[in-house]
Amino acid sequence: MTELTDGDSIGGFTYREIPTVEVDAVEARFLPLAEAVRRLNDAVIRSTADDTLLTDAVARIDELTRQLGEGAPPGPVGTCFNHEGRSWSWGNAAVGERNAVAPPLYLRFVDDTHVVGEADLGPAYEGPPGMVHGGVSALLLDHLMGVTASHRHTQTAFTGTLTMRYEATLPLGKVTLHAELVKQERRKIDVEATIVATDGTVAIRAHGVFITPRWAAELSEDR
Ligand SMILES: CC(C)(COP(=O)(O)OP(=O)(O)OC[C@H]1O[C@@H](n2cnc3c(N)ncnc32)[C@H](O)[C@@H]1OP(=O)(O)O)[C@@H](O)C(=O)NCCC(=O)NCCSC(=O)Cc1ccccc1
Repeated sequence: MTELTDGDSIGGFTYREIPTVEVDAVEARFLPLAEAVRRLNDAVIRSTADDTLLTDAVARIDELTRQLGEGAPPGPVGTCFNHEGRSWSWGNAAVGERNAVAPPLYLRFVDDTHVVGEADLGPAYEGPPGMVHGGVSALLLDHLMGVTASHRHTQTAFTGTLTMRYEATLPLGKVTLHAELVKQERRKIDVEATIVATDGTVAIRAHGVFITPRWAAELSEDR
């Protein structure tokens, strides 16, 4: 395998010579800010503030945004990984630790083929009144299933085909997701998943075919 140096890219994933302990420390510094922005978003949706407060809020938030953005490089932050196998994608739409728009989804590996997800979905994820937006459910499932297909991040797998069956509306609030890798044939990985409401109702069943791209398979053969 070719020796990697800081900044090298493999299929768009960037190798960084940063020890895990430092990555964890940076992440921990920004987590409270992302959580504060989530709370802010929730308040913006529900607020009954008057015009004076709204004008003041816009000015103060714009000023903070200017300060936080000072010196920040433009564009997406991508996915990075280090020599210890730690990877991080802080802007990821489904689980980016610094992305307040991402639903608060927490994943747990039950074993090599089974992953469970938990999320508490508030007003920012609403579709039909009081219910989770179908696209948000698809986002959560796609991510959980992708992680499941990736075998604890040991193989690269991209969504090829995703099929959703919405069997019941899903109330906002706590939801649980289950995903299981059910079949693997060469570069094709089949994953099945569900989203379950707090009362135990299975609201959505999904089937996904995840593919290890040719370039990624060729890279692992080289190792
Ligand atoms: C990678 C691939 C899907 C396939 O390319 P190649 O390597 O050139 O594949 P090749 O043509 O050599 O076929 C090999 C085998 O596969 C089969 N097959 C092929 N295509 C499909 C299909 N669509 N659906 C079903 N099957 C398909 C094909 O028939 C053949 O089967 P065979 O061996 O004859 O039985 C490529 O089209 C692509 O990059 N698409 C965009 C993917 C993308 O952006 N996804 C969203 C981002 S990921 C994300 O967000 C989630 C996530 C979160 C966390 C963690 C992980 C994931």
